[in-house]
Amino acid sequence: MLKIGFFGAGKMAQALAKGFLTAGEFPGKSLGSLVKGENITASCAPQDTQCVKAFEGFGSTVTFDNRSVADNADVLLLAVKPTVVKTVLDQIRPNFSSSRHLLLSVAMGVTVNQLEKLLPDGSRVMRVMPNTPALVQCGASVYVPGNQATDEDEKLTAKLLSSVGTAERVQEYLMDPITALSGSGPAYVYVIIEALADGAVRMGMPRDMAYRLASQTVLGAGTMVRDTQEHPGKLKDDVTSPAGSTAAGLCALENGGLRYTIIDALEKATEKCKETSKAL
Ligand SMILES: NC(=O)C1=CN([C@@H]2O[C@H](COP(=O)(O)OP(=O)(O)OC[C@H]3O[C@@H](n4cnc5c(N)ncnc54)[C@H](OP(=O)(O)O)[C@@H]3O)[C@@H](O)[C@H]2O)C=CC1
Ligand SMILES: O=C(O)[C@@H]1CCC=N1
Repeated sequence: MLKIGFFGAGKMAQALAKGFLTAGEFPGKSLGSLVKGENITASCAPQDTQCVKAFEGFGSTVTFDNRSVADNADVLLLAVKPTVVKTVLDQIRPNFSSSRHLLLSVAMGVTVNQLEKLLPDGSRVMRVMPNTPALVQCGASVYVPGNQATDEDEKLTAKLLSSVGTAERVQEYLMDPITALSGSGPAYVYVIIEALADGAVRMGMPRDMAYRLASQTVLGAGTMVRDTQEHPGKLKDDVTSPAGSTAAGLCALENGGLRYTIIDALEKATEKCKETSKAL
């Protein structure tokens, strides 16, 4: 049985913890009895009642002391904001054991070298970029093994992340654009879903139907790209009948600069990751 500790009990920590705990309900995702709520310890500020309630709801222990998270767990998930990483690692450094602990950091922009420098020599770390759909086993995660991480560490990381979606090992130079694409991407897609629904409501559709159809359409289109392996342009052409409604809609999207806007969003988000790394 794995003992998992979360430093930070916010949105990403909750998505991963709940995803691990419910993985068994999804075909092919089960971690067996590897992760149980009572074997998770999470830290956050005492006044953060939403985070406390969420982890207590999993049957987990919530503490306001990061050192006790380290003492109670073998796999440590660093899920605080990048600016808080140094504070947390300075606190737990005396309690960190390179033989016992594996640290998985999900912090945006914090590099493997930066993590390793803040921990004792020989520490085993993985830099991970997950996303919040891990909550419903539809996450897209990547990881970069640290210099001391073993094959066993990589297997365990891949197993945990695969239980909540896809997981692939990547080279670290890709981490910033990955953060901009799959880390932040759910937010962009939620805005698109909201806008699709707003448009349909404007045309007279009830709001609940609009969200139902918009979300299923995004899910369907994503599944088509993933499962048919067709070029998205070909799939777009298949929807676009001559002189039809889709062509009229696409013309309005191009006029509004949708492609440029999305490309620019990826550039801005990537730059923010790079700035964050430099500032640490
Ligand atoms: N949200 C997302 O979709 C993704 C986030 N990430 C990464 O995950 C990390 C967390 O982001 P997110 O979950 O969105 O942020 P949240 O603000 O939701 O969570 C941060 C958590 O850290 C806690 N915290 C703050 N200071 C400390 C401390 N000194 N010791 C222990 N816990 C502390 C906060 O508690 P309190 O609120 O009480 O201050 C809060 O529970 C970031 O580094 C981000 O880059 C990565 C991929 C996707
Ligand atoms: O917004 C952020 O900084 C984090 C990283 C990726 C998603 N959320």
